[in-house]
Amino acid sequence: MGNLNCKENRGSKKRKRGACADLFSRRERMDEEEVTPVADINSIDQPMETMAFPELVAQIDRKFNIHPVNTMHFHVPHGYDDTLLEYLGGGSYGNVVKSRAVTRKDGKLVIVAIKKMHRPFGSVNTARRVFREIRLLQLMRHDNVIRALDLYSPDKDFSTFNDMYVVTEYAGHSLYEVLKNQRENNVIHLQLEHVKFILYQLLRGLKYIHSANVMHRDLKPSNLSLTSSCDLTVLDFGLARTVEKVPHGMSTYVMTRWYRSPEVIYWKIGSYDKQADVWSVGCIAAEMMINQPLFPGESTNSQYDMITALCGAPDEELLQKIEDNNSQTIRAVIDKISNRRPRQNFSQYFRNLNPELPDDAIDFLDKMLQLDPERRLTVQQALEHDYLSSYSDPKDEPIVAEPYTLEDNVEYTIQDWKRIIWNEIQNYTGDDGSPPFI
Ligand SMILES: Nc1ncnc2c1ncn2[C@@H]1O[C@H](COP(=O)(O)OP(=O)(O)OP(=O)(O)O)[C@@H](O)[C@H]1O
Repeated sequence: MGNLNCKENRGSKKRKRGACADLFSRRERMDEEEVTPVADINSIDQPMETMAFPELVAQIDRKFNIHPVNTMHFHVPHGYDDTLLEYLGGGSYGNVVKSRAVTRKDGKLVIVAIKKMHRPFGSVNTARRVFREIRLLQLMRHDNVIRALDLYSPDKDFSTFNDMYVVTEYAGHSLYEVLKNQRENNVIHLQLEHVKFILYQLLRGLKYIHSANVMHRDLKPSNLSLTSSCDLTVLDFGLARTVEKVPHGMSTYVMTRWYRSPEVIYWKIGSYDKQADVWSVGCIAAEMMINQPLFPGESTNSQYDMITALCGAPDEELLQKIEDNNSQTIRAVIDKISNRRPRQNFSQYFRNLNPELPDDAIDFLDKMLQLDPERRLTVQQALEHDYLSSYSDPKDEPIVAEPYTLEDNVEYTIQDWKRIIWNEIQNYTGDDGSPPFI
């Protein structure tokens, strides 16, 4: 691994950069890190203590520049540098551009991702999802978890309220892009040491998320971002409780099914929801280790077929739990379609695909990819596994002081949610890391 020392990086957003610097090409790194002085914040190179921002205004009094981006209009608040907007992508719930701003406390230049929510009040489910996202983005405070830097609407009163934006720190390239680039160009950006460091950070972030009583439920490579120094941020957390519709024409790759646990897709088992996230981490781990998706099912049936081909059919103990939590009929169906397949030898299977994999990595996969959520490693056990021992440090794996209660399962109407979200935006004042409201 040469002088690669991912451990140097662990644990702080002020981590040393460049320890894993060969993760992306020089051109890509420049894209992420090199910033030219900002046009409309013209004293950017002065220490910020000497810069006097105008007094901060209330949300309602903020002003915006409007920019055409693709076929949309993006409102960028005054106080941001909007000279170089770059479209990052769009999903089912929003479109995101990259921009720049300075923090109000120390004038540090930050690269930000501005997300314009797509039809935030199109349905009760979407409005609830938006509420969850903006609440969680304000609550979460962890190096490996994305957080809100700003929240705004250009609409001036509730009666015209329709558009809203969420700003987060730009967190780098998505793991999806990195893996796609590896496969398409036949290059390896992620060495096994990078993979280990990525998994450690993912589990470290997940430990925090789970401690807040939040389940991510949509962990997949496109929801994980990596900087060139290999710092990982979990994006889009806690959003997958609603049923997701995948728009027509979207690539099957981004469909979440590939990372979904068997108990989420096929059977429910008690209150082991958090374990579904562990399954997703297992799938992501395997994908990085073998440089191809582990269970790329094109339908629910083929997904199950792939899972049981590797992990075997549920044994008697699991079948009994399935029956207890569901019904005898479900048990019979599961038993029939699982075809009593044996679990494969993980060493043989994975070494065939990557002969370099060490024993502890394979044992890690074996324990993460257990069909029975109660026999799967918990996040804490995963962090303690030998495979991650070079990074694990329980004193530096923080959890929340108190679990969150979101009160998001109340039966509100769209109009109710709209009012709640409007108030949430009007009451949002930002913090030291936010750009100034001017
Ligand atoms: N803070 C960020 N830093 C870097 N990239 C980001 C950030 N936030 C979003 N992106 C990127 O912007 C694109 C679209 O964002 P996002 O996935 O949040 O939209 P979405 O509608 O919620 O997507 P999905 O349909 O997967 O839920 C993605 O490529 C994502 O990686």
